Amino acid sequence: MVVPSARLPAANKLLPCLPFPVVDLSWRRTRAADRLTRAAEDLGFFKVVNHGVVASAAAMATAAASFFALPPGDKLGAGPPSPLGYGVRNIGFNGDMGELEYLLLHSHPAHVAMKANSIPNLNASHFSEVVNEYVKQVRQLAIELLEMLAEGLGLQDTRVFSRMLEDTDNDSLIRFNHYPTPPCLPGSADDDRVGNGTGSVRVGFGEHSDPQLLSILWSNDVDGLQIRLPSTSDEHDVEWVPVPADPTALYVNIGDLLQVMTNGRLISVRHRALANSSRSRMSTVFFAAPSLSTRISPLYEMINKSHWPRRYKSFTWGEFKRAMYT
Ligand SMILES: O=C(O)CCC(=O)C(=O)O
Ligand SMILES: [Fe+2]
Repeated sequence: MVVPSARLPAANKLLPCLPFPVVDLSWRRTRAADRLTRAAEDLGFFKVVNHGVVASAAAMATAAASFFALPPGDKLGAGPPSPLGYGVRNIGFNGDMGELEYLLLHSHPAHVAMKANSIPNLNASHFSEVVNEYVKQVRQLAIELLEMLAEGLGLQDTRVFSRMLEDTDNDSLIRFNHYPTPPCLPGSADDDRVGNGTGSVRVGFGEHSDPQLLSILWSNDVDGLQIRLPSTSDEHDVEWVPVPADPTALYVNIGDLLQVMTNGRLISVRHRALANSSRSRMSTVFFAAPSLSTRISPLYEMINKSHWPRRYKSFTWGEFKRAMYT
């Protein structure tokens, strides 16, 4: 869900960088599963190191940069976003606008190839090859993380989340974001700024939570991502924490669907990205999602009549998506 950036209160507090929960995948499995589950419960967000996707992420980043470096007319070959495709400034839901351009693709290899072929002057076969390889590896990582979350939560069926991603009809997406430096994209508004006491910064991607199961984010070495601390529900007392960029790591957001399935135990973290005025930021997000017909409900084991009464109704992923886009 996106909150239009125009509505961002100017007085949001910006906290210094916190030591983020880091999960090292070379740790013993139970330790890693425990650490990431605690982080998902407390913050809905954690950093993953030693994830094994470094080379593939570097190749994907080069391919994404070559797409964004194309002349605007060529990039428009993949637009307008419907919501898939190439978009400029218009983020997609609620009329939210930001200082970014993006390419949002279904993660199925045939869709990636089809979109790549619609972009003039892109080396489409190379682009599809490296993006598809990255998606394959990051999807496998998402499966692993979903199983570790189920283990950390003590669920009996430890494949209850990951199975949804193994479904051949899974609706996972890959999104490439580019936040350029000024002069900004056509149509930039000067009032799209948030104060942090040190001057003004441009909103790249306004406050939102990701609606899927979980998201895995890679970025270049330019900061911009911020997460909102879950402790504050009062809109006047919102606390944002900047996330230092680290291209060797991956960042994981819990999404709305995992929050529902765990009956609110895992937090779908609200986050935003600011555009840096001196260097351009690039990020790539893999959104792990089930098939459109998958029914999402709080798991029986996550409901406890006296301590954790059921908080959510059930719905299909397709219904949730339709409600979001209309
Ligand atoms: O670029 C970023 O750091 C955030 C991107 C994001 O939140 C998204 O694409 O959903
Ligand atoms: Fe996001």
